[in-house]
Amino acid sequence: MVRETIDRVGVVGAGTMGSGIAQVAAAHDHDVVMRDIREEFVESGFENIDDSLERLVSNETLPEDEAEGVRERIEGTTDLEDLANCDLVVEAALEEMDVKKDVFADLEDVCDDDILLATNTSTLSITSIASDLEHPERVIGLHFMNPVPIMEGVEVVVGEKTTDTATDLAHEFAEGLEKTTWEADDKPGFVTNRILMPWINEGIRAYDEGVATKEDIDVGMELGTNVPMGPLTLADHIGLDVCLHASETLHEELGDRYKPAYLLKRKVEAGDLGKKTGQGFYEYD
Ligand SMILES: NC(=O)c1ccc[n+]([C@@H]2O[C@H](COP(=O)([O-])OP(=O)(O)OC[C@H]3O[C@@H](n4cnc5c(N)ncnc54)[C@H](O)[C@@H]3O)[C@@H](O)[C@H]2O)c1
Repeated sequence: MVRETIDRVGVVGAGTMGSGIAQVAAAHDHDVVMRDIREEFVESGFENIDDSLERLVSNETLPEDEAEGVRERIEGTTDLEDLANCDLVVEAALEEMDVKKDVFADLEDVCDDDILLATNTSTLSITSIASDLEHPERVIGLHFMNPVPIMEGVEVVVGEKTTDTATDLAHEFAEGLEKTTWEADDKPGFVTNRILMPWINEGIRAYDEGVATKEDIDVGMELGTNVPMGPLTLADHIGLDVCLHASETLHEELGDRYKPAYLLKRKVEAGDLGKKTGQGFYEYD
């Protein structure tokens, strides 16, 4: 059985995704505990939240007093024990199996046995993450999209041992955050990254092989298939290192049709990681 009333939400990791999840949960009246391993990472999570709230206030999406309320509902910590009285915890730490396994082992130690434990993993197996736990039946994937406050979708990923009650609760929680959910089995890349990563890699290969200029590849896909961004622009937004890491995981699990594009590897080796470094396939200010 999983506890159905979710008031207090724990978030593990105060990075891009963790801070976004904390913000959205607090914006929907949850008390939130956001935990990272070092104080400066917690601070940087709060900076992300402040920037995002400021943008929402300045474009009149959110009244100022509500933004203050959101901020007040989020408590930052480096202390694992502070997650003890949460009714649900979402893990958004690094995309490394060992890190996630350690985090879930810690959560099993400090949290109550009947709360839902979710991971925001992009590509790793929910079943593997939960495999050493006493209660793998309450572990689920809640795959939020970046940026969390803006993107409407959440992918619910069901592990081998995840119960129907846990799955229903995960949908209900995400829908309570005004997100729209869909469900995927615990197969590599789930729905989104399984389809997105080969699309991005093919865009990069098409550019590398001289099919068209990068601008024409992007505009061709935007206007030709009605997507908001072409593959090269989207890869720059996601981060080329993140795309490479996801592609490598899928390649390992699913074989050669997921082989990362040569130019993607070269760009990452050169440190051109996309928007976040100012240089990817395009240049950014
Ligand atoms: N960035 C994206 O576009 C995106 C989209 C969907 C899902 N994801 C997934 O979300 C997760 C987080 O990604 P991110 O982009 O926010 O990463 P990030 O690097 O921005 O943040 C990760 C944070 O986790 C912290 N951390 C590491 N170990 C920890 C531990 N044991 N306890 C608490 N905190 C710990 C790090 O200090 C860091 O602040 C990953 O699994 C990633 O695959 C990312």
